[in-house]
Amino acid sequence: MPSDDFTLKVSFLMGFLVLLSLFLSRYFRRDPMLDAIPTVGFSDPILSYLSAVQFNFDGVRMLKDGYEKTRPGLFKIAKFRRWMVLAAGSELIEDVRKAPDDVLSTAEPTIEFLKPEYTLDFLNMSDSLQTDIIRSKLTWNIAVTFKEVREELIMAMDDFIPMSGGESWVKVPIQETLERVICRATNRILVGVPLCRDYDYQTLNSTFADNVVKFGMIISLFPKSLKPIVSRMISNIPSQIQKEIEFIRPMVEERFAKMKEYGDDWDDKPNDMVMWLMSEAKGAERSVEGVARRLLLINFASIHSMSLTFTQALYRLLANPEYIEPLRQEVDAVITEEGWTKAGIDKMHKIDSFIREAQRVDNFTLLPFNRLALRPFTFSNGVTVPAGTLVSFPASAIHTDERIYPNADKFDGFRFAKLRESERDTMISRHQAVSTSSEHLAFGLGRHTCPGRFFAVNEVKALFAHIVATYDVKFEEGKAVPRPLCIAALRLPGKANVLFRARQK
Ligand code: HEM
Repeated sequence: MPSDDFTLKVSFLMGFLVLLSLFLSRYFRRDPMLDAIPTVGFSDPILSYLSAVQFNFDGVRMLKDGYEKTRPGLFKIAKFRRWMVLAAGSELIEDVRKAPDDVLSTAEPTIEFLKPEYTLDFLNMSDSLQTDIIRSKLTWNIAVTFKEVREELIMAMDDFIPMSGGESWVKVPIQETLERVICRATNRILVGVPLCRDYDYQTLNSTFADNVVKFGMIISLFPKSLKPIVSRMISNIPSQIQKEIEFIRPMVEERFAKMKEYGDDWDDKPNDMVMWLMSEAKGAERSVEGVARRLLLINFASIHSMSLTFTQALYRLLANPEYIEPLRQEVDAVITEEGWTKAGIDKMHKIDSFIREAQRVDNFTLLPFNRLALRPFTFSNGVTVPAGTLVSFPASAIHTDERIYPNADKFDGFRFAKLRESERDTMISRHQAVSTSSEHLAFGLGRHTCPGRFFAVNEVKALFAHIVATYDVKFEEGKAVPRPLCIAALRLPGKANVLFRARQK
């Protein structure tokens, strides 16, 4: 057993090495091209670390400050390892949107942040199989699979929030509960019944993302030579992957056997993500292990993003209960006409607007778009940023720009529905929740815009409509929207209990 004294010394030494490597990497990477771009915080290589620290708790203000002072130009903010340059005008955003992946890489910032080579060592980041399937099969099948998603949403709500009947209220820790409900309904289309209902399977898939982020962040603090050792010491990702493999093995092996016997089609062939992955994967990826890993990644991308988005929208509803009645009227009218179908959900313009507005003001990340310059990149205003620079957009500041959104600080749940109506832009609209533009960036922008957004918006709207139509909801007596937890670019909704009871007619 090492003594406490020895452990302390090693910790200090490691901390010192981390700081030294951070400092040296910034010092030697100084670049006159970057010096010409205005800075929020300190520009000096040493003092800029203070600004990097400040960004961790003051990001909203720093982004707003830079945006207001430099729009429609560029500004920069120090991060620990490198500079982040932010494009604050639509023309510069357009330059970034059009840049090819080998100049501004979308994978590299994720690699740098999550260190997947130490946590997800199986992952070939340039292989986009799951993204292609999300964009194609998952999206094309939204209408066909709607009945199953809705059935699972209702069953999950009934299981996790059992009503005691009459006028009594049930107290629900809302974030954890919504995460379960969304994990279960989403996995109905990923792995089907019964696995989506397995409590341990849900736990595995919703904690996987937390662990990858947590371990990735810790590992990224250490010098390269120490990363593999630290990863082996702390990460439980390999055992989580192994559990996922065990969960899906019987199902996948049975399906492989059927494929061998019947070819591409057979009676009752499942129409879900596991089947699509099994059909499309090639070589070693066409295996239980390959499918399991892809499933974890899809859960990683979807469960938290949907449940955070949903929680924020629900908090806005509880804080503004005057919206409940008009939303109910919309849901009741649409359901009478269309029934609970994807076509019906598409017609719920007020719910759509409400979710989009909640994303505008509360989005769970201030920076939904991140790229790393692999080569020098020149904007149309002639400014060049060197390789190694992070490039992003100050989305939270753009989303609260008075010139784009009048009364930008006010939550206006029907803002986008009114715009849609006034522009007679009713069915497929640039104001609908799935639309992205340089003015609404919750799903990113360009060729890597979230491919799961059609699926996500459909499910989030279906759950929102179900809650509005089925329950009365409110905060506990004397409680209001909890303060969000802001760390660096994350703005996570705070925890709260929400009271539910059956809707009183
Ligand atoms: C409300 C829920 C969601 C939000 C707010 C969201 C947001 C985002 C954002 C901001 C990006 C980065 C886009 C960019 O860099 O330009 C992204 C990428 C991605 N999202 Fe989503 N997402 C959501 C739901 C989902 C779901 C349900 C899935 C899967 C079924 C999914 C799969 C992905 C994938 C695979 C990428 C990477 C795309 C690529 O690199 O080409 N997302 N998402």
